[in-house]
Amino acid sequence: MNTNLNIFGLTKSFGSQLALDDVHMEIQPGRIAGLMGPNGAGKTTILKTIMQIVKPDAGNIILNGIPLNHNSRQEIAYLPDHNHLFKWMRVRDAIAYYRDMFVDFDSEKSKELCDFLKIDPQAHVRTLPSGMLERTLIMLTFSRKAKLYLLDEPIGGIDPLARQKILQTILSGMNEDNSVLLATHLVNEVETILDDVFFLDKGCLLASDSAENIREQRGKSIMEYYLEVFENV
Ligand SMILES: Nc1ncnc2c1ncn2[C@@H]1O[C@H](COP(=O)(O)OP(=O)(O)OP(=O)(O)O)[C@@H](O)[C@H]1O
Repeated sequence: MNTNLNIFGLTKSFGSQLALDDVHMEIQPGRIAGLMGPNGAGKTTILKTIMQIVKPDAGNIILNGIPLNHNSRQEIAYLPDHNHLFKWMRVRDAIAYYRDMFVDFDSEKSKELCDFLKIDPQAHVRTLPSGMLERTLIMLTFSRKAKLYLLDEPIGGIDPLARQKILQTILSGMNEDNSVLLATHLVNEVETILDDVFFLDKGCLLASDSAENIREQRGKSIMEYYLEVFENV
């Protein structure tokens, strides 16, 4: 079977701090994978390495069968864990900025998502409450027809309604060719949408499995399996 993303032996240190230690991962098309672990586990470093923001010390990343190169970013929609939009922007300016930046940006989709997520394009980015800002960032991300979506804590610190809307947006953006890697430590909140999980701690991959296996073979919820794995660390 084709894979969207293959990661082999990814290793990264920041000075004496080992952030990633020989991490191997594989994500198939059409799947939503959760990258989970406590603060400092290395989740953001993996996403930044895939985005080529961080240069690994060792390892390879293959996207749709091709090693990462300077064109790869055009196939990846990245939602960082902080607001990267300029404060002076209105939402409509952010939409225009994304349309100019990314050839895969679909303006019709952005309109649909603004309606679905109840986003006002006239609103000023600097005045958006956190739930509305997160909705706006997810709207921009999923208005792109990317092959891979990298989401860093897309539901951190927001209300249940916004969270639900964001999870629905992620699900509705899926097709048989793309995949999602979602980094979070909010295991309970995302478990219903996940197809696969990767558990990371102190830069090491502790366990990985499909949600189906965890439920049917192990007889556990993802949260129960997470607690079992991390209790033994
Ligand atoms: N630019 C950097 N300089 C120095 N150390 C860094 C840098 N980026 C990450 N680290 C360190 O690498 C380790 C992994 O950090 P990372 O941000 O990837 O973890 P995380 O799982 O995303 O954590 P969180 O859930 O808190 O965002 C941590 O020990 C962190 O302090």
